[in-house]
Amino acid sequence: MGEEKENAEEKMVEISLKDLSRKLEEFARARDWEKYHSPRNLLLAMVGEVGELSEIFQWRGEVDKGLPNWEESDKEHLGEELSDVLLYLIRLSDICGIDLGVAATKKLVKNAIKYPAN
Ligand SMILES: Nc1ccn([C@H]2C[C@H](O)[C@@H](COP(=O)(O)OP(=O)(O)OP(=O)(O)O)O2)c(=O)n1
Repeated sequence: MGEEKENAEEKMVEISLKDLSRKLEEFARARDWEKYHSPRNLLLAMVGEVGELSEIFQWRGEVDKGLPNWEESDKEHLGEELSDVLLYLIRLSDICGIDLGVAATKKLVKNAIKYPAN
């Protein structure tokens, strides 16, 4: 029973790049913000968010995997900034007519050929 609940919760947070892309499109349309979502504007917005993401790590020195000594509020902030970068990246790809899921999958194949495991 406990395991079933855990699986259900995992399913709830499973969301595809396409789902996110659709949600971003709706978000922009509902606010009449499509006119602002040009490739260049989205790229600059994404780079700005990468800057905000970097600020979280700035001056902390090396950070252990899993961020064991971080405050929950800092982890939450990190999740938000990672999300902003991801959301702008997805929106940028969509506006450029690139299917990011397909492109990234193809790139993984290319990487594996370029860097064989043995
Ligand atoms: N024209 C816009 C403005 C915002 N967003 C969405 C995408 C990002 O996920 C988020 C960015 O919002 P903010 O510009 O308010 O940035 P922050 O959330 O980082 O706020 P702050 O810069 O105050 O920390 O909102 C968007 O799609 N299109």
